[in-house]
Amino acid sequence: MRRLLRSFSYAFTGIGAGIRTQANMQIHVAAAVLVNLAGLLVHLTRIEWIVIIIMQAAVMSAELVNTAIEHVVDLASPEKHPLAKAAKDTAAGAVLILAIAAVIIGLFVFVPHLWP
Ligand SMILES: Nc1ncnc2c1ncn2[C@@H]1O[C@H](COP(=O)(O)OP(=O)(O)OP(=O)(O)O)[C@@H](O)[C@H]1O
Repeated sequence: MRRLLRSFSYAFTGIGAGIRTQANMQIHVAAAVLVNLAGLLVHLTRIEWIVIIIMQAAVMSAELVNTAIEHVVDLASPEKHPLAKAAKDTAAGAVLILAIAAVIIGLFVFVPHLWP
């Protein structure tokens, strides 16, 4: 049980560090707060909340994995290397794909509430 709590605490430390140090993560968190407030205002349905929460979690999780990859690349290759660039750019691309999908899904969910 204590080991489980300790691993939760490490995970929360990672989330906190991601929010404190990564500007993109701060943008994702701010966007999530605004979207959730808007969701309360327009009374999203249960299924709409499920979709919105999945997308928020996916984007923020991808951002944290991207940050982890950046850290590992900086550790393994502090000097410039084409593979280090490829790893960082590929990880950033994964976040971008999810962020674009989140915006499109957000439009599908919110537009009918705003202009029925
Ligand atoms: N070791 C490296 N070798 C070659 N290119 C690199 C290397 N490190 C970073 N780059 C290139 O520079 C870009 C910016 O790198 P940086 O480490 O600042 O990451 P970032 O994507 O800007 O993330 P953050 O600003 O959150 O740290 C990378 O996306 C990559 O294209």
